[in-house]
Amino acid sequence: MMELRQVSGGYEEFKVQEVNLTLRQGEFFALLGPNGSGKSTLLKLMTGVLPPESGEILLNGIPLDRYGSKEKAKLVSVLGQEEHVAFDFSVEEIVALGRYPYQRGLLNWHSAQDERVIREAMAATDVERYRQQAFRLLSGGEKQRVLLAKALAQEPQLLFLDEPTNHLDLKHTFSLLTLLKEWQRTKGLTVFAILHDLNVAALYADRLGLMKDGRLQVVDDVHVLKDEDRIEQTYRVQVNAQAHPRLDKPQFMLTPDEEQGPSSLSLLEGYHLTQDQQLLHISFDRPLKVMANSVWGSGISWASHFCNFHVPKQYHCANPQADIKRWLEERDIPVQQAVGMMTAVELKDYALLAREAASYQLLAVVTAGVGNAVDISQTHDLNTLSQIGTINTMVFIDGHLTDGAFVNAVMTVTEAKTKALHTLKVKDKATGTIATGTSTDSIVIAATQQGEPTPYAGSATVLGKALGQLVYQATLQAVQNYWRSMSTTNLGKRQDG
Ligand SMILES: Nc1ncnc2c1ncn2[C@@H]1O[C@H](COP(=O)(O)OP(=O)(O)OP(=O)(O)O)[C@@H](O)[C@H]1O
Repeated sequence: MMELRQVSGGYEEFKVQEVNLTLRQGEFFALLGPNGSGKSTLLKLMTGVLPPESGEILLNGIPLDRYGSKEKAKLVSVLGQEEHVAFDFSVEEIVALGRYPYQRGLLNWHSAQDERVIREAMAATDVERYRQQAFRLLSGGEKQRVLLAKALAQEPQLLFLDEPTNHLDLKHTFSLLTLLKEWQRTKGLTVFAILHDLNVAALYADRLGLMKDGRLQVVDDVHVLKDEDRIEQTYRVQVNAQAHPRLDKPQFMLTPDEEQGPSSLSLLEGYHLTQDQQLLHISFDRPLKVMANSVWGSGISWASHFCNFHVPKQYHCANPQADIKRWLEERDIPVQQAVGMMTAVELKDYALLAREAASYQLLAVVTAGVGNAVDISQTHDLNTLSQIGTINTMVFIDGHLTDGAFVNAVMTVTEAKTKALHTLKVKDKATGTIATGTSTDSIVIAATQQGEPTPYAGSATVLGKALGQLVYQATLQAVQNYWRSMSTTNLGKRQDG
């Protein structure tokens, strides 16, 4: 489509240097880079606004400077950063200007084809309702969409955009980029866009280039953005590249300098615990980072309220999330800062153990009912496993865990729980073998994220060892408390739920 060979050029004080780039037919190419790195200068060279001082630019194999302006405008259109409209044109008149390469003679006459394309461009950019209005009276975002309509009315093969989402709100940013993707797919449009938002670039571009100090540094697919060091070197800010929850695209988190982490918290002095018949509630004055498979707040989040709700054994789990949300609201616990679990175990039977190891403070809170104990290695009829009789384990760690360390902590806690069931010879009623857990166990790992990051929480580490021993002891105690309760209330024998 377009090829740049060793292209240099620009202004006396600033030049883009030795750029080599081949734009592929039908791709969405994003050009990124810090302010003043030369992105707009490169775009001006590519659109013929600035002549290159050396090197060559080919459009469909022909040097760019051999095209007449109308021929070039049938192939290429540009949506610039600032477009000044000198006359008091209506929106429709502005969009109609996009048809000028197709007009013959001096008369400003539109064919039926022109009219159709103008209407289509206005509809696609959602500006039809302003068609009679004066362009100058529109808002910045509305003007941007009208100018895009004008650029699309040119029916280009290649569309250049300089920060096209600048004035746009979230909805119109999304619809502009979706529209470009659609035209890319349905009309084979090639898009070259200067973008500032790395997240937008990662979501919409097929390939991207990073500009720095007048040089095009990297041309690669969007996964190059996962290279945090490169982004940091280019922009001189610290970034955190995270995986998009549904797409294989990186997304970026920034940490403001003055917010280098949550305020300090002494874990063992900083928690509050209340317990009544319905709720075991552990809260902190500030949030902890959490990995959990709880009913409410599952996944990775931050929370300062950790709630274990009692439900009857026959609890009908039609919509447990809605139930927990309601219970949290009834108790004025902020739902967006809460993690919520359920258990049929009496909450007074919880076990709480604390421990310090090296620089870590640890707290484990466990409730354990083993009526539904299951040996995971055996075959079961899944329908018989859905009762609430569960081991809920919450651990709180005064440490800074990487995501990998959170996964490691889940392993450690699970191994410790399983070992406790082994020690107590808790059996799977269906198979008679030693149980490895219950059918609906929940786990919450919460960390203060204070101090240096630790990448591991397995048994080869001080943290992992301490965590394992603590959860082992707490699980033993919780199961024993549960058994004691069961036998004193005469509700069942040792192995009943
Ligand atoms: N018309 C001009 N005459 C002289 N120098 C210019 C001109 N336009 C831009 N420059 C200079 O060229 C350098 C690169 O500018 P350019 O606009 O290409 O950067 P950019 O990467 O697009 O920046 P931004 O992200 O801020 O839009 C800057 O130092 C700028 O001052």
